[in-house]
Amino acid sequence: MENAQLHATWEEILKKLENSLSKMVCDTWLKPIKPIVLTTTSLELGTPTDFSKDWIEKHYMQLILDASYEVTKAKLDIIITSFHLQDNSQEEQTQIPLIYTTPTANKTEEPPAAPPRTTSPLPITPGDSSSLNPKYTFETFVTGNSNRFAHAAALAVAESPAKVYNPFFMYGGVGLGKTHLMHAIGHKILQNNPDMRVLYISSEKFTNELINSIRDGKPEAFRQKYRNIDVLLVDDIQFLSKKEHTQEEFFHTFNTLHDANKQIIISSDRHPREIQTLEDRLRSRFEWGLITDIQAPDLETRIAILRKKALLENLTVPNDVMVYIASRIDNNIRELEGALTRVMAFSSLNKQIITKELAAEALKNVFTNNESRTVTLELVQEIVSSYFKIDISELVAKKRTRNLAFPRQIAMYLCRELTDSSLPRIGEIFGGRDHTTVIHAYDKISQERKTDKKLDTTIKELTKRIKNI
Ligand SMILES: Nc1ncnc2c1ncn2[C@@H]1O[C@H](COP(=O)(O)OP(=O)(O)OP(=O)(O)O)[C@@H](O)[C@H]1O
Repeated sequence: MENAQLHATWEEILKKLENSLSKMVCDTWLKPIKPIVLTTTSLELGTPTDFSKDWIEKHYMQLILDASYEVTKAKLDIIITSFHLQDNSQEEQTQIPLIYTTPTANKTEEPPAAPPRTTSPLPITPGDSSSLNPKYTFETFVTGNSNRFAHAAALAVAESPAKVYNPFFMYGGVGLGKTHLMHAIGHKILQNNPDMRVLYISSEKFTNELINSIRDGKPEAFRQKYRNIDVLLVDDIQFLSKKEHTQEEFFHTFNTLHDANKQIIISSDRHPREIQTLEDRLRSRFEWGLITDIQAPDLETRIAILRKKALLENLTVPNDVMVYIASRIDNNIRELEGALTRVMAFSSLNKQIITKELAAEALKNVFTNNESRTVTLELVQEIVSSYFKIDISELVAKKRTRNLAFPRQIAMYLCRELTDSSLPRIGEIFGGRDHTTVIHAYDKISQERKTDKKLDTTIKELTKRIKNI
C-alpha cells in the first residue's frame, strides 16, 4: 500500500515531466530513476550511476521540483542518491527498498537502508565505456573561436593517444565544455582502440576512492585499478589542492602511467600555476605536455550550441528565441542549455507556442535572481537592434545609411556606458571597426542627448531594458 503510494506519486511526477521534456531525455535520464522514499517533506530518488545522479541534479532538478510541487502541492526536498553497483557479487543486496514513510508514521517501520556501497576498487575492463556520457562526443561539440584550439588538440590526442600531448591539460571557467571534450576524447579512443582501458573520473571521486581503500585496508586494489589504465581522464583537478595525501597518490599514479606511455588528460578551472597548494612536482609534470584554455563562447557560438541542442533533442525553437537566450547568458553553457530546457518546459506546460515573450516570462526568475548578471556587448546589440527593428547583422554591417548608423552609434554608446569592455573590443564586435569610431559615436550621442529630449528618453528606455529584462 505504502509502496503503491510512493510509486503512484512518482508516476504522476514522471508524467508531468514527460509533458515538458523530450522523449530522448525522459528515456535516458528519468525513466531509469527509482523512487526510494516519500515523506511529507522529501522525496528520495535513486539513479543507476553516479554520473546520472550528477547530470540530473545539474540539469533537471528544478523541473523535478516544479513537477513534484504540482503533484503533491508540497515543497518537497528532492534527494538523489546513486545506487551504482561497483561489485557484482553484491548485486542481490542492492535492491533499493521501496518504503513510504511520514514523520508521524509507525515508529517500528525501519528506515530505508542506504544502498550498499562496496569499497574495493575494481580494475577497468578493456573497452568499457561506462564512465563516459554517450552524449558527450566530438559530433555534438560545437566549435568557435573560444574553443577551437582546445578542440583541435583534444582531437589530436584522441587520434594518437600518448603520442602527441601527454599529459593534456585543459582549463577554463565553469560549464564551458571541458568535461564534454574529455568524454569525447575517451569515446574516440575507444572507437579506434576497442581494447583500451579508459577511465573518466572526477578528482573528488578519485579522492573518495583513495580514502575508502585506505580505510578498508585495500590500498593495493586502488593502485591496481589506477595504474593499469591506458587512458586516465581526471576532471576538476583543482579539488586536489590542499589534499596532500591524494596529491601524493596521484603523483605516483601519474608517474607510473606516464612512464608506461599511457595517456593522461586533466581538466581544471584554472591554470596549474594558479592552483594554490598544488605540489610543485605535480605542477611541473602538468607542464610536460600541452596546457590549453577554453574561453567563454561568443554570441554566434552560443546560438550554434542552442541550435545543435534543439536539433539533437528534436525541438523546434524560433531563431529570435535562440538569440534572446544566447544574448543573456554569456559565460556558462550549462546555464544556456538549462535556459532552453526551461523555456521548452514552460511552453509545454502552458500549452503555448514558443515566442520571445514566452521565453522572457519563462526566464524571468532566472534573470532577476541573478543579480550579478553582467551586461554583455551582445545583449546591448540584441536589445538595440530589436528596439529599432533591424537585424544584428545590419547593426554590425559596413553600411552607413542613417537608419542603420544611428542605432549603431547608440549601441556603441551603450556598450561603452554599460560594460567594462575596451574601446577596441567594442569596435571589434561592430564589424571590426576602429576604436576611434567608437569614441566618435560615444561623444556624438553624449552631446546630442543633452539637447535632444527624444534621444535621451530612448537611451533611458534602452538602458532600462538592458538592465532589467
Ligand atoms: N562547445 C560545445 N558544444 C556543445 N555543447 C557544449 C559545448 N560546450 C559545453 N557544452 C555543454 O555545456 C554543458 C556544460 O559543459 P561541461 O560540463 O563540459 O563544462 P565544464 O567546463 O566541464 O564545467 P565544470 O567546470 O562545471 O565541470 C554540457 O552539457 C556540455 O555538453
